[in-house]
Amino acid sequence: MTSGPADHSSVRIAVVSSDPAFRRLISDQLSVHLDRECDFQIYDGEVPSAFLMEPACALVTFEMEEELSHLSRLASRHPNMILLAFSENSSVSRAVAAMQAGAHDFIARPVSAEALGKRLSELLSQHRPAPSQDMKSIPSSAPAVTQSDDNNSDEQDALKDFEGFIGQSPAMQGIYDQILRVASSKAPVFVTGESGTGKEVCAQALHARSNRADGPFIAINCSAIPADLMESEIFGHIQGAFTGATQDRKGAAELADGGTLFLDEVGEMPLDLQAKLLRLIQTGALRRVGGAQEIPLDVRFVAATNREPMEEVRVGRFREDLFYRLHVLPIHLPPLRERRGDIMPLANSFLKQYAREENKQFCLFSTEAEQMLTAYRWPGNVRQLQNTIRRLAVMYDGTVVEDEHFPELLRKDESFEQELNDAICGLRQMGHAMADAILPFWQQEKQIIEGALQAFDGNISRAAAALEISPSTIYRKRMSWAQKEAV
Ligand SMILES: Nc1ncnc2c1ncn2[C@@H]1O[C@H](COP(=O)(O)OP(=O)(O)OP(=O)(O)O)[C@@H](O)[C@H]1O
Repeated sequence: MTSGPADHSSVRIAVVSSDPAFRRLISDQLSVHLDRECDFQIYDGEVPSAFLMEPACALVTFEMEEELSHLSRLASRHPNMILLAFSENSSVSRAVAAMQAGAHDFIARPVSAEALGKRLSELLSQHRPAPSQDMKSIPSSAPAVTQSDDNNSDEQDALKDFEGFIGQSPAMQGIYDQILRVASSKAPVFVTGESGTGKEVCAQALHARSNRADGPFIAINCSAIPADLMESEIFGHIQGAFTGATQDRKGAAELADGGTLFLDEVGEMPLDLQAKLLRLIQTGALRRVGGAQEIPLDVRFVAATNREPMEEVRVGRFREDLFYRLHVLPIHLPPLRERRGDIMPLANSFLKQYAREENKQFCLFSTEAEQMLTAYRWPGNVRQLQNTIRRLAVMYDGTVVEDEHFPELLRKDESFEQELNDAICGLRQMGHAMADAILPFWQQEKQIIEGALQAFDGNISRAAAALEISPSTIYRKRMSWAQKEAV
C-alpha cells in the first residue's frame, strides 16, 4: 500500500487496482483536478480485508467477472463508502453488473484525470448514501439527478432539479430563474406552452416559492368542466341557486383564499364567466351564484393555455381586457424537442419511479434506446415521455431498456410525416399561387401609372412629375398597352 500526504482534514480515497497505469494516473495526475484535498491509499490489486481508517471513497478497477465479488464485498462491508468501479470493458452489461454488485457509479477506461476528477468531486459533494439492495444506481453517462439509490419519495423529491421540475437545460434554467423572480409578487402569471410541457408543475412551483406557500393551491381545468357547471365550480353557490344546489358551497376561488388559484385552459371559459373572472381580479371580491353578498378574497392568479392567446383574442374567444389583466407576468414553457438535453434526465427519473412502482429491475437505457428517445420529436412533450416509460415498465421485464421496448416510437412518426407533407404541399400551393399571381411587367407598370393618374385626377403632367418620368413616357406607354391589349 502507498499513501499520499497524510492530512486529517483531507478526504481519504482508497484505490484498488493491479494496473500500474491506473495507479499512476491517480497518484500523479488526479489531485490537481479535484476540488478538495485528498489522501490516496493505493492498494495493489488485492482488496484489503480491512482498512486502517475507512476511506470516504474507493476506486476499484475490475476486468474479470470473478473480480465482481471484490466489489460486492467492499459494498456490503462499507455501506457508507462511495464505490466507483472502472473497467476497460465498457459494455452495458458490464456497467449493470458493477451496479448490481453495489458500485455507485461505473466508469469505462481509459478515463482522463480531468474527467475522473470532475466526477469524483461531484460524488464527494453529494456525499451519497449507500445503494439499496433492490435498486442499484446507473452509470456515469446518466445525469447526477437520477443517480441516487434511495427508495424514499421525500429524497426522490429532493433530487428534482427545481420544485418538481426535472431538467437542467439552459431553457429550463431560464424558467426556474423566472419563477424565482416572480414567485413573491401577487401579480397574475400567464403560463403558455404546448400540452404536457409542465404548465401545472410551473404553477405549483410558483406557489411553493411564494410567501403563500402555506396557503392552498387550487387548480381548475376550464376545458374539463361543462360550461353550465363552471360558474358554480369557480365562484361557488348558495343553497337554492339552481336545481340541485341543496346547500351553500364554496367555489375554487374561495377555496384558494390565502393561496394560489391555477386556471388551466383559461381561454376555454365561456365569455360571460370571463367577465365575472375579470371583475374578481379587479375588485378582489366575488359573489357566489345566487348570492348577494360580496366576499373579499386574497388570491394569486396563475392562468395557463396551450393555445396562442393573442389569436384567441383576435377570434373573440378570449376577452382582450381579461387577457391583459392576466398577462402581467408571462412565462413560456418550451416544448421538449427544443430542450433535448432534458430528455434523458427525465427518462431516467421516470424509469426509476415506475420500475419501483411496478416492482421491476429496469435501471438504465441501452445506447440505442437512448438515441431513439433523444431523437424522437415528442409531440406530447413530457407527459408523452412519462407515459411511454410507464408503459414499458408495465409491459416488459429486464434490467436494460432496449429500443424495441418502444414499439410506438419505432413505428414511423406518421402524424409528423403527415404534418410535414401537408406543410410542404401548402408551401408548394402558395408558391404556385404566388407564381400565378405574378403579372407581366407591362401590366404592373400600367397599374402603377394608372394609380398615379387616378391620384391626380387624370392630370398627366402631375402624375409624371410624381413618378419622376416625362409626360411623353406616359403617352407612349398608353399606346403600347393599347396595342398589347388589342392582341
Ligand atoms: N420538467 C418536468 N419534470 C418532471 N415532470 C414533468 C416536467 N414537466 C412535466 N412533467 C410531468 O408531465 C406531466 C404533464 O405536466 P403538466 O400537467 O404540468 O403539463 P401541462 O403543460 O399543464 O399540460 P396540459 O396543457 O395538457 O394541461 C405531469 O405528470 C408532470 O408532472
